[in-house]
Amino acid sequence: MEAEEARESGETRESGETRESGETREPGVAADPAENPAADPISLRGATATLGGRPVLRGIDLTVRRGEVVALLGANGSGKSTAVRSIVGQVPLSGGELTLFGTPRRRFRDWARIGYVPQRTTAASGVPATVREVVSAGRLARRRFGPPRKADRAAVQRALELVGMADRARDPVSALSGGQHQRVLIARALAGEPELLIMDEPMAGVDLASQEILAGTLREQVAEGTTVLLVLHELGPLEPLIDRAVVLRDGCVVHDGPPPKAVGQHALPGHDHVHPHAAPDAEPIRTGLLT
Ligand SMILES: Nc1ncnc2c1ncn2[C@@H]1O[C@H](COP(=O)(O)OP(=O)(O)OP(=O)(O)O)[C@@H](O)[C@H]1O
Repeated sequence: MEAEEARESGETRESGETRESGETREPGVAADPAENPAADPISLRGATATLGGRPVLRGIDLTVRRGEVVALLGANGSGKSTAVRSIVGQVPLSGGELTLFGTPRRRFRDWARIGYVPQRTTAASGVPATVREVVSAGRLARRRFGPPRKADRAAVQRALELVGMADRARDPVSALSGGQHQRVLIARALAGEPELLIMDEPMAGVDLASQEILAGTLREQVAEGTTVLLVLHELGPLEPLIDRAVVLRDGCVVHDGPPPKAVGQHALPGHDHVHPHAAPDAEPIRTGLLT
């Protein structure tokens, strides 16, 4: 079904970095001239999806506005990855509506505007590649056919510097630690200068030093106006950047509002924590983030 969806939309996926064949477009030029410049980068309404015969998304509403940093939280298996994979076209929706920058998903072709860092992937596919080569791949959607231009090289260099990997540019990716690897994958997404950055558990398996670097990288991107949707298990060092949190449970949204402060501070696996922002007279929202 995924392959069918992929063929239909004419794109390839891994990092949201390719698009309809033969199409070239200068960075920053919108695909749809009728597009409303104020349109939300992501608008998901009543989204449903089924995997392996089981409903995994059960009517999700998720809006990410321009310049916002939204964390998608929830326990294992609550549907976070499926939600973002449906947004980037890897999982077909069985119902509901999705618009990207105001364009219905099926008509959306401007994938260069979106940078996607999937969960737990590896850049080392068995083909020997250097750090710079992997990061340069993130530029493909922005490039005209032919050798990289000055702007392409500059964007790759900037992305390498942002994640603190410029001094490793010539190294094979196979020689990197897990955290460095993740930084390279994020640099690959950043090299495309996306307006919307979607990252699925960017801190998973990343050492503390790399986490701090990634938080700094993200801070700079956000300061430049990039819109960000992050799937997270805990807010951790990214907490100060998060504008809003959407919490999923069993494929449904159970909270959409201020980030739950306790997550990443005292929530432990198995702890069904009570949301601290609930109104005094309201029923406490049990996010159960980690259960
Ligand atoms: N390809 C698939 N086929 C069948 N079931 C799937 C598939 N992918 C995911 N699922 C199931 O869908 C549910 C939601 O999975 P998903 O990966 O979206 O959850 P998640 O919230 O991202 O969890 P995690 O934090 O563990 O990554 C889980 O029960 C999972 O087992």
